[in-house]
Amino acid sequence: MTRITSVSLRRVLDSRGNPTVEADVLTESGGFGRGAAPSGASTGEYEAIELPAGESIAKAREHAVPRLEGVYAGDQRAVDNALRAADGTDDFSAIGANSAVAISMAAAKAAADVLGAPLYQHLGGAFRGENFPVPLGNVVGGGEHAKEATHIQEFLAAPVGAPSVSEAVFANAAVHAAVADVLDERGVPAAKGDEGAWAPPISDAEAFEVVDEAVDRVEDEVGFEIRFGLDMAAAELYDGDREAYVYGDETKSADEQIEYVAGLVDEYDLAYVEDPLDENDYEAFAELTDRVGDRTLICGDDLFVTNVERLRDGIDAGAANSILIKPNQIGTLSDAFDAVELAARNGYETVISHRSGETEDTTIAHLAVATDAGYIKTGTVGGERTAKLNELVRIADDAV
Ligand SMILES: C=C(OP(=O)(O)O)C(=O)O
Ligand SMILES: [Mg+2]
Repeated sequence: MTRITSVSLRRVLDSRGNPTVEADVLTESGGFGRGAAPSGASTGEYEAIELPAGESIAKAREHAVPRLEGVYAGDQRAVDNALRAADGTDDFSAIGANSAVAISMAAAKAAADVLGAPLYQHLGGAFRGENFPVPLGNVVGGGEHAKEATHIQEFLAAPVGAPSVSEAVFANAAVHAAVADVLDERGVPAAKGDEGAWAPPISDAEAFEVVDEAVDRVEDEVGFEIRFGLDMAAAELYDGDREAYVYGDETKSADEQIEYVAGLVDEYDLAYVEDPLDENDYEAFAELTDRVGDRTLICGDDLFVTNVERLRDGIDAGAANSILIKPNQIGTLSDAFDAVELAARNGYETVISHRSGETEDTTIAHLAVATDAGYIKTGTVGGERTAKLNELVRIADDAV
């Protein structure tokens, strides 16, 4: 029933206005699934390769589509193995990870459609129990996502005490609004960055004050614990020639960076710190994890790129205690699941994540619920972000 009869590919817009790949998968019994690839701006050195959308589509039509016809969409590994075989490289550089991930997600949705089940259930969520991921909401940002704003890429609200996913989602939106109030009181104008976070022209030190104040105000209002966290995207700050992290006119050595981040964790009781160090420095990650990993999550994004081999190296080194999962970093849902399972078996927390360039696709909300992830990072406001947040609310309400 889930045998694939057709795969069609097209170029659609992403949230930055760039072309991205959308895939439609049809099965012989009329099942239909649609998936669209997101796209990063602060991409990791070891990510699977995204090709220009038109080129990726042409290559996938030639090499992947003929192999997929006749494969069972309900057998996700068969679909993803066919994609890998069609590509023939480790990093999807032949057909592009953008076409691969769009097809992989569309096939999963087509299979769920045949079964008449919500996607999260088809992906394994029937056993999820009452757990829902905590949404990490980007409220202030800079780095590669907004020029002339903070050096640190993302300041993320973390409503860890929220009694429900819906209250957590609304708390993050309230923190986003409170940040606007605090900035306004300080006379700071702010545009928004690629993910809808405020991108004020202030120092990182002032951004900590602003976010801390906004979180306190909303915490008082809602009556449950809200903390905050960071994505430092430190590979973007690191200058290999100078062997230093560059913050405008200031630089920090790896030891100073570890000291700086450990100090921030304690001063602001940070719940979460993503990519605090360069993507090639497992040793420094291990040292920081050793120092503060008992009281915060140290998460590897560019460090692990959703890749089981890199995660295995990190586990061996004691680097980080959580992993960011971005399906397009690795190219298929099967590969993303393998990374989640390896992480879970080794006590690493999982955080399912959007990209800075996004579409209305809601797959990551289902993936987060299906895999019982502790967290989902998918912005706070803006249609391509609220698409995922509202889907989470619907899943919790059994309304998908
Ligand atoms: C979402 C992120 O940004 P991008 O998609 O630009 O890599 C990130 O770095 O976690
Ligand atoms: Mg990141």
